[in-house]
Amino acid sequence: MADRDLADEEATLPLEADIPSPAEAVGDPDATGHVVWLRSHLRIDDQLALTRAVADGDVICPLFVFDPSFYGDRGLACDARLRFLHEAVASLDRLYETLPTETSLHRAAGSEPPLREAVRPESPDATEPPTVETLALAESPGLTLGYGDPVSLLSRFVERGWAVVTMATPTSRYGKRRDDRARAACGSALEFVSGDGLVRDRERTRTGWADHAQSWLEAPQHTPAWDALDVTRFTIETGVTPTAVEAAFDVSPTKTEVPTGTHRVAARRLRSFIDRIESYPRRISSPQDARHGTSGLSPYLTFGLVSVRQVYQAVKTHASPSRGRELFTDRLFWNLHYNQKLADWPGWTERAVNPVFEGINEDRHDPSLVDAWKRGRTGFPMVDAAMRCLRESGWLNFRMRAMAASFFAHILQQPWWIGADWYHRHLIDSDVGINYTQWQSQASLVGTPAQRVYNPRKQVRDQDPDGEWITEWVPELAALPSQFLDRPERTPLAVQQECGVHIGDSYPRPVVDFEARRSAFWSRYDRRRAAAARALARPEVARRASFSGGYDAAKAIVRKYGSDPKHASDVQLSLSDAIEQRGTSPEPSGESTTAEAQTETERDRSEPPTDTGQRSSRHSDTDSASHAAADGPQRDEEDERDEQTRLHRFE
Ligand SMILES: Cc1cc2nc3c(=O)[nH]c(=O)nc-3n(C[C@H](O)[C@H](O)[C@H](O)COP(=O)(O)OP(=O)(O)OC[C@H]3O[C@@H](n4cnc5c(N)ncnc54)[C@H](O)[C@@H]3O)c2cc1C
Repeated sequence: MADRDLADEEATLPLEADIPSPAEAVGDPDATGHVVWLRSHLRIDDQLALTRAVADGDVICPLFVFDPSFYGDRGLACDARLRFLHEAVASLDRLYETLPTETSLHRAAGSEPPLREAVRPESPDATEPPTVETLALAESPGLTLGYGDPVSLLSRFVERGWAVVTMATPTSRYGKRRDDRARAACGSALEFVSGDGLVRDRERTRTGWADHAQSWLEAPQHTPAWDALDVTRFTIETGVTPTAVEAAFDVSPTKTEVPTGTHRVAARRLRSFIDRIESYPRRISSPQDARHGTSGLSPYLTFGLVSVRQVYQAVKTHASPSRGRELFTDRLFWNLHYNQKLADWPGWTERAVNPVFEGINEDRHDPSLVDAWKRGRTGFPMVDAAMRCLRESGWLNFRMRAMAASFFAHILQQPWWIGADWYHRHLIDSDVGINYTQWQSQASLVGTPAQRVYNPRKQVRDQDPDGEWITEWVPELAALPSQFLDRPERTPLAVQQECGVHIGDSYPRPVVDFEARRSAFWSRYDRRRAAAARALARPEVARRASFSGGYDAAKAIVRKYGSDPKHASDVQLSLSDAIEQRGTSPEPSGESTTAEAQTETERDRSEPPTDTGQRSSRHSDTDSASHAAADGPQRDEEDERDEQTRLHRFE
């Protein structure tokens, strides 16, 4: 059937008339059938909903519904992410074709009883790079592709006698409302199964959580028993295709360097990363190195072309023990940890997790600052490169994501959710469970003892001293001698004249005074810190925060920081900040004077002065909280000198 023109299509497809009962589908009056409703987890192996459907029914119908709510002005995804999703759906459809079942059925919408067709044998090149156009569907379709309101469509299937099974995903906003509506509409015919390693079946999800996550990562994968069970796959050919959807919504990606959303590319990336995993710790921090130094698996994990567990087990099986392997598998663990937070509290996308910080910066909202940040025109080259890289390529390494988020919340002092939504729109890998929880954490909205304010000038010197990455994304600075890239506004006029880069003209001056803003942030934060710690004593707030150490971790913060503002304020300050803000040398007491903090401060002091002669400002350039508290989770977790490889229980 040709692509369906969806431009003016109000209807939800397939129509009720196109949906046979399971009995009709296979010509067996006793047949039971399951629709496998696919949202993320777009794979065949280690997919519990599919495994369950194969085990329980005589006939299964894997279904993906293109939901108009995610498109056009209503949607929150850039076209490149939509394209990635469409490629993934088409890839899954082709993958179904390779399954070793004896028969599958498909029928065109409106046609009479289903056609029985032989399924092709498993394709020998199933793991090779795609040679076909990535949105092309298999000749013998595997998925039923619907369009419209998924709840209406599922109800139609239920009315025709189908059960529906789907993998639970941590959701919020529209996704949560959709799932709630689906529950109400389908009742007991709809089952959400939890096959993603998260805990959902008890009140205190974090009790014994780390052990649970570890066991899940190491447990056998869910494998559909195609061979053992006599199950038939059924497909309705609706004429809905990714190409038709793209045409209807004018999906036309402009981003560059975006990975292709196919299972074969995911497998290739995983294999190639395993081969170079030993170099991973050295290649995480610099944005230039990270582009090819980290795994690049995040979009595949987000859409579930591969499961966290599949990646974990592949790495454990095929990579020799090394620090790289350890750091990497810890990050897979973090994926689960942050997603658990969203599963525990769907409000992460909309409200500050700690009520003490609710509404923070709303009164400071300045659209011109937001716009400068989004467009990469803040006058801070590392921030500008990050923001342009995000918009133009849809990916940033952890450090740049954290730095640009910190800059937005702490230095520009703009409402955090505007920045988080911007990331969500532009990241190809945007995972609601990670993005919004990380944003709140980076924006200091949780109330944990240690916080970090990144210094984008220091990041230039540490991560891109030659300006290779900055000038790739901010080409108007290419002619500027690299020693001025941390503070272009201090480039002597004669140098500007000579190199033809005119600060304030071809590149903006800083839109804010960094030091003044940072001090103002810490003062305000200090005033709220104890109250924020005390708020964590409230069970509902502790539950929302969802620390890996559970309620005990929240109580420990309250005990330590809830009643002594002076002590608390010491915690977030580095030595250099203390010197700068209080004009006095701090007493060597408490967490702020750990050996780590001293080492860092000395390291900073020993840096050579720049040609601009701004030696004194170096002292205040230390990333203030990177070494804040020995127990703080927000130490520089991406830094290779940091030995912390496990989640801290306060995180
Ligand atoms: C403000 C902010 C927003 C973020 N938003 C997202 C997001 O929407 N989606 C996303 O996948 N990651 C997000 N991250 C985490 C991290 O930056 C990315 O996972 C990583 O850069 C993806 O590249 P990779 O797959 O090559 O990473 P690798 O270093 O190869 O890591 C492998 C996988 O581990 C997980 N992981 C790595 N770091 C983290 C982390 N700090 N927290 C949780 N999981 C982690 C991811 O699933 C990642 O794909 C965010 C970080 C910050 C600071």
